[in-house]
Amino acid sequence: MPESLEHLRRCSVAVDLGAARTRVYVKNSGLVVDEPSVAAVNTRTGALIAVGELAERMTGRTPQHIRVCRPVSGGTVVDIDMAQRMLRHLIGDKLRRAWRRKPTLRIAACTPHDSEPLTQRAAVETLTALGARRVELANTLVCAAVGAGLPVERPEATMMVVCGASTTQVAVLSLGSIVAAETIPVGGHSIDHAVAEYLRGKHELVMPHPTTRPLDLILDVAHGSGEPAEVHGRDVATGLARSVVVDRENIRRAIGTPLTAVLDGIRAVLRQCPPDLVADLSDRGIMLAGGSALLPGLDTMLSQGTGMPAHTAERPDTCAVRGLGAMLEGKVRPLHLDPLAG
Ligand SMILES: Nc1ncnc2c1ncn2[C@@H]1O[C@H](COP(=O)(O)OP(=O)(O)OP(=O)(O)O)[C@@H](O)[C@H]1O
Repeated sequence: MPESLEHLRRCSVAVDLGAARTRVYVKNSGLVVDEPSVAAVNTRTGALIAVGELAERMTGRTPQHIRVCRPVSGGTVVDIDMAQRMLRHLIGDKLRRAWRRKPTLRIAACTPHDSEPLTQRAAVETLTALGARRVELANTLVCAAVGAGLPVERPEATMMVVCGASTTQVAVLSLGSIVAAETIPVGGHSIDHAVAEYLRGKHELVMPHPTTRPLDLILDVAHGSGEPAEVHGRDVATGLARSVVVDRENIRRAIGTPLTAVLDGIRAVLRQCPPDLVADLSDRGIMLAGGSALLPGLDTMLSQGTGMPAHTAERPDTCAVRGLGAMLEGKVRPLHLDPLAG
């Protein structure tokens, strides 16, 4: 981090292109875009007809000639052209015109830990289309740790768990760098999928599109609320609308598999860490960020599973882009590790 901070300070825009949401932070202005990474296209004309929230609301409700697509998947831009078009619309004309007047526009982007060179190239290519002369990539885990207010630059261990839509990234950081990290291919989508599979198997009920999943159903599951919950959906056999009453304890069990994978990832990272850092962590615990950290009681479940305290960052969903924004604004002071004289 210390070397790249200088480069980041020259950037004026921070972007987090996620599988679920796209976020744009403008230096000294704050978060200007926080919308779903979704675009709707008319397949007859090729025209883009909606992006963001509106396009997401169209999911599963479109006539045949309209296709709703997600140009980012698993932390990688899979459709560069569509991602560029979506971003241009999400940013809007006013900002784009302002950026065009900047001949040296530099954009910084969050990039998943251990991302492949192809993933990095796709992100750079996408952002170059916005007029960026240079794109700097910053590790999402470091950005999220800064956004969560952790003292990443000190010689003390901090554990960051970023629970996104398609992945969960876990790292132990010290002195501004990652000491050990793992990426687990499990996130909010896997939790949605586990709940949908349970309802289909047990109650023969098909849920509406996962984005309209019954979040209230998952709510309180972790807190052990014994109240059954009513869920509306479509009967698998008849196709008719139907509602069922489900036991929250069973839902908790259904989401157990993805959560166990996250716990295994945390344990694997701890095993790779030197004992002194693990000792720091037993006091300080785990910091959770990412949209899926909003799952009520996730901190309690992870704390019970690891025996360490777990805390959810303030506004965990926007933590990474705000952390990157803070680095752009020079709010993070690097610890200079220059060779000692003599
Ligand atoms: N209140 C909530 N409770 C539970 N889950 C939530 C809540 N709000 C959002 N989520 C989940 O958070 C996920 C999105 O998180 P986030 O915005 O961090 O993803 P992303 O950065 O786009 O994804 P990725 O990091 O995988 O590219 C979605 O799967 C969504 O279902």
